[in-house]
Amino acid sequence: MFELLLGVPLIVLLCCVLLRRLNRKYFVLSLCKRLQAEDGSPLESKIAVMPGRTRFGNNFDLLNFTPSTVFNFMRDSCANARGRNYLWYFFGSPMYNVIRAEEAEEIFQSTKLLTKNVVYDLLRPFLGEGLLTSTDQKWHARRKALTPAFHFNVLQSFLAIFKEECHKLVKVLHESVESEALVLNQVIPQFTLNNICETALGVKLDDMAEGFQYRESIHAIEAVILQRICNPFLYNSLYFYLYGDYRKHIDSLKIAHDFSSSIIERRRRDFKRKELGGVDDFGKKQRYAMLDTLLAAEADGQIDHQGICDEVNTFMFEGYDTTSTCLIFTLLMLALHEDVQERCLEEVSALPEDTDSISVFQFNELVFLECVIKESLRMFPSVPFIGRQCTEECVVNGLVMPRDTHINIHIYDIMRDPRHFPNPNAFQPERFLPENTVDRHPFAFVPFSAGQRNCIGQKFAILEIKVLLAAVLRNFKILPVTRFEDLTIENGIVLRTQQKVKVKLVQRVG
Ligand code: HEM
Repeated sequence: MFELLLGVPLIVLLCCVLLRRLNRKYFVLSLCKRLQAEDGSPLESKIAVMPGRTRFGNNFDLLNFTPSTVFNFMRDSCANARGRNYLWYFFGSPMYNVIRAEEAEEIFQSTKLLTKNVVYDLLRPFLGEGLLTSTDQKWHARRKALTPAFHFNVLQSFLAIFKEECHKLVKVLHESVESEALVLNQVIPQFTLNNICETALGVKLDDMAEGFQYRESIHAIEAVILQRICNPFLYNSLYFYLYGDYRKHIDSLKIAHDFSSSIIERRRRDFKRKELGGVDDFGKKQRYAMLDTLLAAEADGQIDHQGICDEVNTFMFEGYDTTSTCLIFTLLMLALHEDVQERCLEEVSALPEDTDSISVFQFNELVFLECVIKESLRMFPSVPFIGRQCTEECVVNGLVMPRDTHINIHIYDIMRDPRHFPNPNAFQPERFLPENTVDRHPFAFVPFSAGQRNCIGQKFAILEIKVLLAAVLRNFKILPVTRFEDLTIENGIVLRTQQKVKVKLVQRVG
């Protein structure tokens, strides 16, 4: 009896001591290894370690969130970190959050940190192992094969497509002049989806019976991915199967995948018959599409049918919402800043009258318009954060990161850092005039990411955006309807607003 009375407290004491020791290296209640400073100093002297809401690290901080609360949570974390990068212990892994350009640089430049983190797993059912989600050899080979699809000459051929879609949209906008307000979210996404569909797949979505269903399926896929982003329990496939919109997701994926797969099959038949450059089903001359680069790679044995599907779906996904988000925010900013709008109008008025004759070079020369687009991307980056993962223990920013540590680079916060962009919440396109960028940190402005895994479509996107903005500015004066204070920003797959963005267009005369 005496032994028992003495033994039990001793064992408890021993367990407590062991647990304390273990807890120094491992965050026991969050089931993960801790980060350590490489030089042995306390971690808190290097970065901010965010206390969780419970004793289980930050595991339960993000439960039942909505897209807007996810956005606010990230901004609050950034504010609480007081200008330092910060750490969460989150569902079995440390999650290192970078909000400073200086440390982001090392990650962007690293040739080892190329693997994407857990958030991208949610995209895999849609995108498979496409350029955005793949890693290692597969990514290297695909990136190399696809780079020519974004060559300057190819962009030149896409310009005609952008202009055609632009004419169509401007017609619709003329009809809106009579109305009280134009809802940008109702017209801009259709423009960018049509553009990416024709440039990537070589088909005109508006001419296709399945076009509407495809568009709807893309929206439905996004909605489910968003649902999962907002509840980390739904990252787990079984939990998602049991409690998420699993069935709906599978149905929408099937529609989107069948659509792209059938177009690929059709184009492959033409490709094999060497009929590219001939006429399509509607009797029109076939133009180059990015898909052709993939079919040529298939003929060389570099990629299979599934690989082509994954890449095409990735282009559709990456090239659609990102660009429309940027266009919507830029048009809103132009409406809210009349002086900026007038300066842009002055610049685009110097372009030739005949829109069809404007070249890529001439669009490139719209320097101030580009400053406006950049400033809009700085304040409202379509992709507010990106993720990486350590596939083995590594040292990053002087921190020893255990295997599977997640890294989030918060592009949004980096580009609102007052050290690099004084008065960061003010819309000031002049910041991007060449003379004002000389001393800026090279990684302070990164809306397209940077380093090896930067956006392959950035020139494509800027050209597409410029073509539409120039046409809108030449035809209409844009007046504000939505005030900035009316908007709630959300962290969806891309940055967006909870409310629809409205402007009023007034036809320009002369
Ligand atoms: C304003 C428009 C756009 C923005 C802000 C944007 C931003 C980005 C960012 C931040 C990344 C890095 C993602 C990451 O590391 O997780 C990325 C990657 C990518 N983007 Fe874009 N993007 C835009 C338009 C486009 C367009 C139009 C296309 C295709 C036509 C495209 C295709 C891609 C692809 C394929 C990747 C993956 C590249 C790789 O990992 O090698 N993007 N984009």
